[in-house]
Amino acid sequence: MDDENGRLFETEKGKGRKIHRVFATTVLVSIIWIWIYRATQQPPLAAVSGGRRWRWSWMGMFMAEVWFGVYWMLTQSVRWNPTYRRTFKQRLSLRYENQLPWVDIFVCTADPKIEPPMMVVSTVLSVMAYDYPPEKLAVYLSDDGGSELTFYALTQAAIFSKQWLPYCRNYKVEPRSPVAYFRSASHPSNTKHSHDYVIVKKLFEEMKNRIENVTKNGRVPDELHVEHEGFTEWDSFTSSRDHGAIVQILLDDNDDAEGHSLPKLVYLAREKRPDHFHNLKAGAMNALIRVSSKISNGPIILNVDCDMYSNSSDTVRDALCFFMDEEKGHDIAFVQYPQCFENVTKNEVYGGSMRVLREVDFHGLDGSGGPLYVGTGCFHRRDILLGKSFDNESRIKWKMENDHKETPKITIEEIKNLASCTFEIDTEWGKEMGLKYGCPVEDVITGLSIHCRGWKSVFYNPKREAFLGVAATTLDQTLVQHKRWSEGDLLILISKYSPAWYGLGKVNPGLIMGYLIYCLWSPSSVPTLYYSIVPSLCLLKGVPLFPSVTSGWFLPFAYIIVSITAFDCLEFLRSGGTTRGWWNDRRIWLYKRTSSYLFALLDTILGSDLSFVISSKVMDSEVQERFEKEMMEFGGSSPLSTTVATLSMLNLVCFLGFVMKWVLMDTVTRGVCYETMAIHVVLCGALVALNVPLYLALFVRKDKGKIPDSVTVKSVILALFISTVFYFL
Ligand SMILES: O=c1ccn([C@@H]2O[C@H](COP(=O)(O)OP(=O)(O)O[C@H]3O[C@H](CO)[C@@H](O)[C@H](O)[C@H]3O)[C@@H](O)[C@H]2O)c(=O)[nH]1
Ligand SMILES: [Mn+2]
Repeated sequence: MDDENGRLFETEKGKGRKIHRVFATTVLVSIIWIWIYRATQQPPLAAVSGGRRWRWSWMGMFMAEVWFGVYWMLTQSVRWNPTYRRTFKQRLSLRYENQLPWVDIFVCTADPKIEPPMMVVSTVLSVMAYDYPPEKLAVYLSDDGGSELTFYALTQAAIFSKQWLPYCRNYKVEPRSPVAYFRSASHPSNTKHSHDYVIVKKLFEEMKNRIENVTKNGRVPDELHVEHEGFTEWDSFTSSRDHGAIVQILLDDNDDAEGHSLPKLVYLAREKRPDHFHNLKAGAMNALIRVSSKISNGPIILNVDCDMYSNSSDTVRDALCFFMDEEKGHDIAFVQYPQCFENVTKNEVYGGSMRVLREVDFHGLDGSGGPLYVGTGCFHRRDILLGKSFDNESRIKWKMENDHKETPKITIEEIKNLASCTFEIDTEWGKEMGLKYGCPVEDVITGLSIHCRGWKSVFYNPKREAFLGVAATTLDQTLVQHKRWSEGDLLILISKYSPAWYGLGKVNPGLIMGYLIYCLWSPSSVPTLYYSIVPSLCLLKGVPLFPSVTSGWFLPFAYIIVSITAFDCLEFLRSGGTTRGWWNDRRIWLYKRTSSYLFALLDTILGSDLSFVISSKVMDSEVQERFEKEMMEFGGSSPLSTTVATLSMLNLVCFLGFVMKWVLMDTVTRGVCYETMAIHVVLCGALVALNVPLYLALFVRKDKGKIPDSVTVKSVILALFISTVFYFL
């Protein structure tokens, strides 16, 4: 099978595409049928008292359904042509083992409190230990926190790597993040291995204790400063927002305990000054690109978030199979791996695994030009990240011998200048060069601009997860993260790089539709809110907005409700989830749409400042316990969770109000009510059922993760107020 001359990677089309297309056509017919219903069957003004208001509600439903219909069509773009990739590392090795390119790896961290230094350096160690010639690897840690705690941890990791890398190499251990490895590894049975295991484990524990002690105390004691000259950099340090650039090369031409080379290891804290905006992670990445160009200048760059440790030592070689394929590699700008998380529980209360995105959307995007760049687990070609455009005449020929341009040695002071606040003034950095500024999803907008310059990207989703990170562990964190993402994606839509116009003619229409799915997340909050409020209120009032069960118009509604629900559930199960997980995912879907996306929309309209709330990667033990029990964590009160609570209360009030009325009805009225209000009952009933855990958190739970009483009071009063006003209006 493995013939030596074969391709370095293979591409396969997904199965079942035809069946899906037939199904999609039936849904499309139903959507149009519903639109016709809304357009032609408007209630006559005189039908009920307040007919005019009814008209308005009706028009609102129509607009919402047009939105949902169009949005659904966009989501078909990522289901039309799913694509799967396979690599042949053996062939890569046979053909290019001696010409493998240099690879620079960037790890970004920003805050030692919510991104513990021990976690950060474990990620660093995991990427240092790739199965790849170490003399061709260089690992850079960018510390936007400018923290000596993180620096201390890195000095310790540099020492430990001398034992850790040979251990990984000799016993082919996985994963190569020592924290993850020692958490799950069982004691080896082989005597030699067992002996080494004990030694390395002891060294690891000692390092961990040292780092965690220092972290706990919040400072590096003076007597430890003598251990590394780099600590003097902190002598002139004022605060994490006000300090000069710090560059420390911790490992350069060093050997490990067995005399093999070690990767280069560099600590970078770019200069920060209060009167210069630092452009968040994009700014950090651009500083990394420049600094690394003077130290190792690898033509391939991998970047990971500090929590995303490498879970598979093959990853670099897999990625190179795409770049180095002789026939199809020349137009691939980046290879994106999926974001996977090690801390999602079985039924993922916060929808944290985003499995449908990973198993469906991204394979679909790959079929129409390539996945989005999502900021972590992504291999880039340096030249392209810098702004190079694709044209057929200047096809990049990957002659590896010439690729690594040794840069003349320059001094550390000169390198620091590259990481200064002022370096980028009057340059194209952040605009046409490097990662783009001005957007909280610097990754997506940068990837889009690369696609617009004519390049393709590849999504590679191997069986063994390549990277594992930390997913949000409270509802608020989830909602805040999605607010940042949806706001960023909306900003892209209205930016110069909008896929809607800038992308037209430059990228595949399917890919434009794909980008639009995410760019329209935030505006989709409005129709979703409408649909989850107005029909419920009308149920309470007894005003039908849907066709009655006996009418032919009922059919498309029934078909869509049943088939889309079933399809959605099936897709989730096929992506490896559980039914319970799907149900939870639907809840989070609702919460995101009605809070995060709404607030993102409002922020965009009101033009709020660019912000990046860094996700916490630590939790206290009580929160951890509830997380493992899959209990939703509310804790604090925020506008986001108050909105969610109010909406859930509103639906409960409407539903209970309807049930009370129903109980008091005579049989004839009940019959009519059943015919005309059936869809309302299903919709409102489903919303109430979805919200059960929230009601428990409002009224029943006693633990600290419950919804605070202040939020309960607020949401109940608001819900009663809204429904009463509507009822008597
Ligand atoms: O000013 C900053 C802010 C963040 N970061 C780093 O950026 C990474 C991502 O931040 P995190 O808080 O974990 O955000 P997530 O929402 O999990 O990140 C996703 O979304 C971001 C865009 O919103 C991308 O940048 C990330 O790569 C992607 O994983 C972390 O390593 C941070 O240390 C910086 O280096 N500097
Ligand atoms: Mn993260």
